[in-house]
Amino acid sequence: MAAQRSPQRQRPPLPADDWALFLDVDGCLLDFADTPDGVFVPPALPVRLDALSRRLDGALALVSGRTLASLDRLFAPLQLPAAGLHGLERRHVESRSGPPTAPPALAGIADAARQLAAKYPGTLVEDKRAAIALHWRAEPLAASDFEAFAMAALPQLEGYRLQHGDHVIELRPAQADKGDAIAAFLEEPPFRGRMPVFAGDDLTDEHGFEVVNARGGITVLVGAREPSAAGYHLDDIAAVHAWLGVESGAAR
Ligand SMILES: O=P(O)(O)OC[C@H]1O[C@H](O[C@H]2O[C@H](CO)[C@@H](O)[C@H](O)[C@H]2O)[C@H](O)[C@@H](O)[C@@H]1O
Repeated sequence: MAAQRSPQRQRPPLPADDWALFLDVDGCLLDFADTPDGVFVPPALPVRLDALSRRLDGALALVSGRTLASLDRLFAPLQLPAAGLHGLERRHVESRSGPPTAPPALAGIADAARQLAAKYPGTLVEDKRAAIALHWRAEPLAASDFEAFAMAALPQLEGYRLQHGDHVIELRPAQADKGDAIAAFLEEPPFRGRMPVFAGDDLTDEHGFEVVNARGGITVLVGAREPSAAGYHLDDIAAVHAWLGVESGAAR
């Protein structure tokens, strides 16, 4: 069933040449699947992102909770500027930063999480090196146990925080978020001086919305999650693709 559109938010304007465009991935560009590797990338999507990036003189970046390596596998051979791990690692046009090293305690916590996940067929622990994500999309009954596990583990990981998401809870370093990554991109060419625009669906995207709103940019909530700081709204991923012109795959 299509998500309800908020009466307060309009559809965003169509992409313009002076935009610095930041796009979330899961739940925004890609439909959810039961596992992180199970997602389908429509062939027209990377083609269109590449064309849009050229139109924006390279000012298009993916901003995701996934690792950069995971993004590169999904969108190969396209490699856009990108922020991974909710802003902890970043690849700019010419340079790369992060991610932080995992603390020794994380390996044992990941093992214990996998043992817990084994009790719930279909669930899994995603190892993102500096972060782990406990996924329960295929078995929602695991949610409370996974959340309790993550909360109990958190004090063992200095400088870490919980990241709640869509059928997932993550243990990740607290030192950066998507807003920090977008702010850093906006300090550098080709993003600097352009109108910032960010589209995303999940709680982690709210950090990006705040930074873009503070700079007078355009923020787009995908789906029906509330509350949100986003100023515009698109119902679902199909609407995102139509907004970006993915359907035809043609460059404008
Ligand atoms: O910031 P995003 O690009 O939206 O990444 C957020 C998380 O996305 C992935 O998990 C989500 O998508 C999976 C595949 O559809 C789905 O199985 C899971 O339930 C979702 O939470 C990714 O696996 C995480 O590492 C990202 O943090």
